[in-house]
Amino acid sequence: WTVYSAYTLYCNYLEARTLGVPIRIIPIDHLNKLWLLVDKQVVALVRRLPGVLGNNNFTRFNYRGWHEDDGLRAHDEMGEAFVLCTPSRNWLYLADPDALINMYRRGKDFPRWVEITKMLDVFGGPTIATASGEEWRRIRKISNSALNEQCNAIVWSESAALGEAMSNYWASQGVFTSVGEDSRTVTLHVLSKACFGQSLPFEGHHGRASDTSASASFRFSLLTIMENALLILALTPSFFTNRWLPMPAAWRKLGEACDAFRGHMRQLYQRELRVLEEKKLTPGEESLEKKRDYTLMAALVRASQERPDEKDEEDRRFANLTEAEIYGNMFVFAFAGHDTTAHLLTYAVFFLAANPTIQTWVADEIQQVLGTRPRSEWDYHADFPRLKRCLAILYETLRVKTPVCEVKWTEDRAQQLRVAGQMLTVPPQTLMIPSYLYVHKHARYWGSDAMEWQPERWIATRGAVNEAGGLGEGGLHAGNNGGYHRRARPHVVEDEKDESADISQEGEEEVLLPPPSRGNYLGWSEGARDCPGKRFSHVEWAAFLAAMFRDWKVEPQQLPGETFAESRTRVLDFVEKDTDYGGLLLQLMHPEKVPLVWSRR
Ligand code: HEM
Repeated sequence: WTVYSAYTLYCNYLEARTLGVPIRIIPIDHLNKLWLLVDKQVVALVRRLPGVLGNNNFTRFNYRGWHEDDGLRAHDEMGEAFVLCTPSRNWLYLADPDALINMYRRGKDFPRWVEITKMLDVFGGPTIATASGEEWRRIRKISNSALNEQCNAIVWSESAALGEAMSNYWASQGVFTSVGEDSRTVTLHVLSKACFGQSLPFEGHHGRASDTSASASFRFSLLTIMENALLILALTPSFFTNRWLPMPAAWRKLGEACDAFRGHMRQLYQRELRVLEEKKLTPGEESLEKKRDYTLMAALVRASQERPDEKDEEDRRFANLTEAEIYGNMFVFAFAGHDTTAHLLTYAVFFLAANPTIQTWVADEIQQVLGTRPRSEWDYHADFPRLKRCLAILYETLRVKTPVCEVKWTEDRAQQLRVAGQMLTVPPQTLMIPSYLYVHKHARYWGSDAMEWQPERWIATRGAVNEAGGLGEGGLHAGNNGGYHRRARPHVVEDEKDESADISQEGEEEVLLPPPSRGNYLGWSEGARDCPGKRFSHVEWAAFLAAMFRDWKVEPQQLPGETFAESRTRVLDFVEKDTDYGGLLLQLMHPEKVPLVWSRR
């Protein structure tokens, strides 16, 4: 194995040299399955060795998430492109926003490396996340039409209800430590409603123990599967449902959950078929279809029943999804939309706890838009578009803590790509890695406060935008050192807890600014294969924040003798130190370690 690895490493090195960019050699591929289990522990041990033995390319680059620790250093040292050469493949890291956007737009030349997402097909496939070429275009078209405004309206009301329930729960606790877990619960429940039409009541951390008896319930199966998604992806559901294999009780339960989840999907599928059948038999009548909520499942089943003869030539290619594809895609939607939003929400709660002035700033907007109206009177179409500061918080959190890392590649053909003025010929089979941290956080693009969490940078008044010559690269954008800079930026001073945000331009319409360039903001990806759930996540987020921060506020629980400024620094330090890749996404690993206080505003 060692000789073979040395040989392939040498071959990859020769190929990497043809690129003409700096190369760093590492002995083990980042995605080597065995290495994934022990990489950080081994690297931490080797780092203890003296001198160059403990400080070299291996200890710097050879573990997952190295770039979070390295920050801007690698590209500052090596320029906008460099290669990590491994025995398996060459990884080309790119930090030139123009090259990146060019790469995203040339989806055929630089497709997604689906080898890494293939494991998502555990409940059937191919799925939107794993298919390529014509097959992907067919599934994507159907998915895009399913993720429509009807779906978003449901997301809005369900998220608001769950955000309110979560706030009430935290208030009942006073001091709470369950923000990570509760955020995962609410995002999963929103997906449950939007995908399957199942409205699940919020249950906080302490209410969950009693839940386990209902092992066949939908909530149990969905929750168990999502909590153990990585195990399921690695070993597949059939491993856990195999009765002949000896395994721990918890794994057996996982098998039961997989079976129950499949059973629920089958039931829902059959129900949708019956609804469609009934509609055909009694067209025009008040059908079952009208009596129940829109769901993504129903939309996909409907698409699967489209008759090719009812469509024109162009659409015929796109029609129909098989039953297995529907199950697979439903799982992928639930998987892709769950932890992404949940981890960002957890980050945002911590950032807001450390920034009371921003809380007041966003609460002002929510109060202006929603007044004192009860939640039942909130209106998706009228209220959501006005919650721009809420979205600014999402944009900023996603800028500084980008959870999803994408991998594109050149497949079996060499491709030309201009990077920082130099035309590169990228060899076949090269993996292309966008350096999010660099394009999202470099002062060159985002100003001197690029490293700080400052949601106001995304907001400006309409007047300021007009004055600056419009929105975008030539005019005002989120990198102009703070969009809301036309008033004094809220800042925290020693022991200041709740400085009122000065909305001096109250009444003037605010706009959400674009990033400095499209290649400088890749949180939802770009090009044809960007995130189809982007609008879904916007709506969900705005409703959560509206329900959480109109009437409530969050603070760090202060330690004895600690000033507010000290507790703020402690929280922000914790956020940096506790950030890591747990499983596939960047997240706070132990949010329960820092207690927060939830109280009325
Ligand atoms: C703030 C929350 C979210 C973020 C940051 C996010 C980010 C992303 C990113 C970066 C990708 C591209 C991944 C890749 O190329 O490997 C992606 C793809 C995807 N996302 Fe999201 N996402 C979010 C929410 C959602 C939601 C709520 C849903 C579903 C309702 C969703 C469904 C999907 C799907 C199905 C794909 C695969 C698309 C394809 O391959 O054509 N996402 N997302």
